[in-house]
Amino acid sequence: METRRKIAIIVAGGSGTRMGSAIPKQFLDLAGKPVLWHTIHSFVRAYSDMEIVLVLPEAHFDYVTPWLGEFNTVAPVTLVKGGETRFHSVKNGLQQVDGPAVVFVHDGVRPLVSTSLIQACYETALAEGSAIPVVDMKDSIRETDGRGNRAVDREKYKIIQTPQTFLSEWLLPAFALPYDPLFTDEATVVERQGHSIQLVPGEDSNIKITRPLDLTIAGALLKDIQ
Ligand SMILES: Nc1ccn([C@@H]2O[C@H](COP(=O)(O)OP(=O)(O)OP(=O)(O)O)[C@@H](O)[C@H]2O)c(=O)n1
Ligand SMILES: C[C@](O)(CO)[C@H](O)COP(=O)(O)O
Repeated sequence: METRRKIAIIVAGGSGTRMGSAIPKQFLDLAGKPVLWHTIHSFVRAYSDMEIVLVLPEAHFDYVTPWLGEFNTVAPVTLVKGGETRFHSVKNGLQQVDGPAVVFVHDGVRPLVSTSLIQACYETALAEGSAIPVVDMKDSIRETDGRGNRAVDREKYKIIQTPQTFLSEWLLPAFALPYDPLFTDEATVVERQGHSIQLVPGEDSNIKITRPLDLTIAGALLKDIQ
């Protein structure tokens, strides 16, 4: 069976405006460690040959110095500075990717991703070119515009998660496309390049810490998992 280099680009270059905390949310405490520590740990434990590219705001490189060394002993970690948007941060991270690899792009603020989901994404991307985790919608949804709103069939929609995982020969050329504000995730960029997107079952616990309540929920979920 074919195996490939595994490179996780963990994007943590944002400022966390919706969280409203004094420091960006990726550095906040979650069960005694920074949120970002948990995220990196999830990838390092999934495969012994994982390589990490960590994208951070340049002004916050010092925030990881006290603890990043512990990962360097088990996986090579390369620090890269973030960009203006998530798209630009991923693009900066991709400069570290050369040669054939399976590349995971993961939000630094999704610390609860499981080993089994990372491995399922790797296997599917290796076979199909891409793997995007999704979960079902639990609430009813409505489409709105300037004129009003209308019910839509939620069975037609999925909630998109990370790690968004690709063969490097799909992902690298796609990120040469000019930036479009619709590029809120990597699947959108790769699809624009003409590739098909393979969905895999995600996890309800793989939450993105966006607002203060999410940090409380992540703390409770972490206790449950451990
Ligand atoms: N220029 C950016 C913007 C976002 N991200 C990262 O992309 C992930 C998902 O983005 P989001 O939750 O929106 O984080 P922020 O941009 O920090 O939050 P906000 O939109 O509330 O400011 C986060 O890990 C964030 O650090 C990034 O690497 N570079
Ligand atoms: C990539 C993502 O997490 C998939 O749900 C999401 O699109 C990130 O959006 P954000 O506005 O940058 O948090």
